[in-house]
Amino acid sequence: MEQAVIELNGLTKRYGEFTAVSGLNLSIRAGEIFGLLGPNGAGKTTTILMMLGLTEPSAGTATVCGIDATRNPMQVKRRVGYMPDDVGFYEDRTGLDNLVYTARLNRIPAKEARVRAEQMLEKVGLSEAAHKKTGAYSRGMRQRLGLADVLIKQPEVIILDEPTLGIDPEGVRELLTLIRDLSRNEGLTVLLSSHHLHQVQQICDRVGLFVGGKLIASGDLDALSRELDGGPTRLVEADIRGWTPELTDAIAAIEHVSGVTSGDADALDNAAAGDAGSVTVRVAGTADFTPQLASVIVGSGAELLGLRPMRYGLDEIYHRYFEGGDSRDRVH
Ligand SMILES: Nc1ncnc2c1ncn2[C@@H]1O[C@H](COP(=O)(O)OP(=O)(O)OP(=O)(O)O)[C@@H](O)[C@H]1O
Repeated sequence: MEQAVIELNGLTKRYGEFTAVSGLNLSIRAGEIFGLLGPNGAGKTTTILMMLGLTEPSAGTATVCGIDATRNPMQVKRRVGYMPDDVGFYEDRTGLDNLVYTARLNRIPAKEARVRAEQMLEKVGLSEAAHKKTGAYSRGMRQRLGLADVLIKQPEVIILDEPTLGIDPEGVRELLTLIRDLSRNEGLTVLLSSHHLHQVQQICDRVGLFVGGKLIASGDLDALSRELDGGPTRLVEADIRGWTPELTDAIAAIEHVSGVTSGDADALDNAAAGDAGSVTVRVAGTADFTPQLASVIVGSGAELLGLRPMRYGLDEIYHRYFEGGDSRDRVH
């Protein structure tokens, strides 16, 4: 069993009558990139603030690197780098000066502070902008400097609140790649809050779906997919020439198959009318049914042109959990 670096037990935060975070249990392992995903107001920031000891829980505990964050916030602060969604810098000072200043605040001796600051700038790809005032940095550059700023004290854990907010797509890609490489190369544990599904999907080992102050599901993409209550866990697309409505019935009767759909009603109508074109059907089920599917299609006398396993994306999972079933049939 790998060691848990972040351990939340029954973590709860109430503001008067309102419960912002409710009975949160979560364990994040060393070296893991965990995405806290949820819509605005879900309680992500409140949870992060409790992990850092910056706000006191109403109930439960937040333990980070084995330290109780509420009782020993200063000790946690030494080992955890926190990047808020809007990092503040001294605008009239250079990127390098800002980093040296942070290093000095963290009691790093002057000479070493300068060396480390330069190393960090190199790491986040800002060496060329080292002597530029941060007031002239772009949003993407500021976020990269923010990352350098949390890394300079060599934390074991970094917590990033909406790190990609307001950055253009290329900047997002670069920043996410940087975060992933840092975690992989240096064994950093990363907790990342976001409501951008695709971004989280790109780099996180596991994701927690957070809504209304509750963690309603967590796991890797496959685990979340399996957790979809009553939902299919396997999805296969088949391209068929010579489809008939009877074939759909036969497919639906295969063991473990829970649904057969096609996005193209016209193609189905044409095929039913004897057209030689192909149709694509999407078959969902609760366990592997692919060999039987192939055999039923071929056995019906139709031609099987292609068979592709599909995967539920985080987008679909998110929509199913948060926004109801209207996107249930969408696949990547
Ligand atoms: N100091 C406070 N007093 C009262 N309510 C608060 C306070 N701080 C946060 N809340 C409420 O708690 C809920 C959770 O807020 P939080 O900022 O943690 O959400 P979030 O998931 O981080 O959202 P966002 O993505 O918008 O940052 C919100 O409804 C918010 O209004």
